Amino acid sequence: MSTFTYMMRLIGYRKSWYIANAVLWTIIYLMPIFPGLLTKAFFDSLVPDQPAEFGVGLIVMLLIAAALARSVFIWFGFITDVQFRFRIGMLIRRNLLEHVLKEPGAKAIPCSPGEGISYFRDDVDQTEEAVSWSVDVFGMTCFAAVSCYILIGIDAGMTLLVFLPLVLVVIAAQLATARLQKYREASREATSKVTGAISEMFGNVQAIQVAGAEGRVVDRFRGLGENRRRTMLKDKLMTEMLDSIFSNTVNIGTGLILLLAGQKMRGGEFTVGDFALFVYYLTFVTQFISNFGKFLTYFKQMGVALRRLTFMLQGAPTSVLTAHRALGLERKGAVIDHAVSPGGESSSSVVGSGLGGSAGVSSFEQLELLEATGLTYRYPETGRGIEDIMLRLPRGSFTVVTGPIGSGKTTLARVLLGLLPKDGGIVQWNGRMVKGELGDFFIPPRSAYTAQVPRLYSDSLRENILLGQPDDEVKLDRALRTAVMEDDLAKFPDGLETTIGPRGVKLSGGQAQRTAAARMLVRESELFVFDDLSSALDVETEEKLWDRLFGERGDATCLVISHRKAALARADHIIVLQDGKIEAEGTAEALLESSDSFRKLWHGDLEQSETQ
Ligand SMILES: Nc1ncnc2c1ncn2[C@@H]1O[C@H](COP(=O)(O)OP(=O)(O)OP(=O)(O)O)[C@@H](O)[C@H]1O
Repeated sequence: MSTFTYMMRLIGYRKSWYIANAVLWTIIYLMPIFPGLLTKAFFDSLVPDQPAEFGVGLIVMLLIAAALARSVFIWFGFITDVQFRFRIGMLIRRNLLEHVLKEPGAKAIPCSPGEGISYFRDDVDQTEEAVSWSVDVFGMTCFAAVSCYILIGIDAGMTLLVFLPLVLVVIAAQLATARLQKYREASREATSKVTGAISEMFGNVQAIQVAGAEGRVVDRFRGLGENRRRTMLKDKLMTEMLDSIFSNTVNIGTGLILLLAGQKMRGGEFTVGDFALFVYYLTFVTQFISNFGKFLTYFKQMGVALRRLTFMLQGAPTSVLTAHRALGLERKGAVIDHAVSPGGESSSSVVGSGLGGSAGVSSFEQLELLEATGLTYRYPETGRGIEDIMLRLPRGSFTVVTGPIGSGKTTLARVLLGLLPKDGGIVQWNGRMVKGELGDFFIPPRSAYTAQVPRLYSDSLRENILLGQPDDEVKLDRALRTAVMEDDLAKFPDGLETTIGPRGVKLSGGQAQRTAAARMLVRESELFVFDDLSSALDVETEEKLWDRLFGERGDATCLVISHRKAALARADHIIVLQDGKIEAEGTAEALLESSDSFRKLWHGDLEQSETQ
């Protein structure tokens, strides 16, 4: 999509607001024509021997009325501008967010969260700015046309002589903005590096101290600071220089008019009023030229923003960004678009799943058998992943996926649950293929997942576990007990209401993992997927957790990634992965007989747990 089409599609989203905005701002920009003519009339009336056309009092009153009228129009103009800008900005953010939420969870954005925020904030702002400025450019062009028509009527030669050099000066200055852009980008880049380094330093104080790397870190920071100083200096210098050119252009123009008009005035061909009118319009025309240049810059930046936002779409068509969708700003009767809710319980994903359910999760089918065939995924960056994986999880079974570090265990869980987009393979729920996005299908109450690294929020423990789920004390108590959290809760000052810090830093590794497990268990799903839950638990706590899970939810189907004996010993079926492929599978006894890798994992773990 070209930048122009992008702009037109956004304008088309709220055409009436745009037209209202354009009409108002065109009137606002045209309004100075009138005080200009009044000023001319006033000065012309000062000439002796000539009867005054209007009294001074009347002219002053008309000037005040014109200023007041313009203020009122500007007030309305800002309302239409904000309303329009807000709507197009929100449309892009809404569409982008919807897209991000629909993407497989582990690949939702192709960049770091910090960069993601900058796409949502800065690139959308850039787009808003350019579309909004198109209105100003139109209004200013109208003013320039009308004023030039009037001035040419007074003295065509002088109009040309005064404005042509000005146009050239401003165009030259505008061309220099390309360089300014370069400096601006460099200074932004340098600033974000400094900010990134500060946040890294704060996040890794302990690691830096332990490694005795304070000196090196400070040196690196000093280097980044120095680079920022240099780039900022260039940026500032260039900005100030251009600003001074623009602001002094009016003075240069006035000087030119004085030089040229003096002669003509002596001859009587040019009146004081004409002179006043030239000087009056000069400010606005110069403003128009520099603002036109500004608009061109914004338009270019909008093109860059479009490219960056398209990158966020990860291959989806650009039209996704401008799809005309409701923003739901109405206070009453706002419609909730269920398609937006990616993992919400009211999501209508069954419809798209091909399972034939009519709507809603209430019509979901209890799991009898989950099968995956030929499941394949390769990370584009490393070419590693999983290949041709077969899985069979009957109701109530406990399947453990094990294997050495980097063998593809987490990848397998994520591809199965649709958190990564599979390259190949099919998944069947009760013998029928799951169509559409696996990520839309594998949500509570079908499945729940505890990731290897628990993500906790700066909120109460209760909110961290419920995460939007309706507060049900019985379910919550059961989940907390199954996740073996009773001793921890007794130690927390405010029990479930205890606020846990950003990313759960006030919790120990084991507590954070058990909180994540409670979050999963409170969702009472058919299938539970645990990714290396036991890595931060001691053997006794892990034993308790599995015992309780079996006691509470014997019918639940579990897929557990682990290399710990506590899990392996309970498994009905074990899958051993090696380099992304299934190397062996069976029961623990059978694998102890047949698989070297499994024996190593089993004994390695045994040695570890015996030393604990
Ligand atoms: N985001 C990623 N981008 C590129 N390659 C990745 C990514 N994540 C994992 N890999 C690679 O894919 C392979 C499988 O990784 P995966 O995390 O699934 O292994 P794992 O068996 O779960 O390891 P661990 O036991 O350490 O959790 C590894 O070789 C890893 O380097």
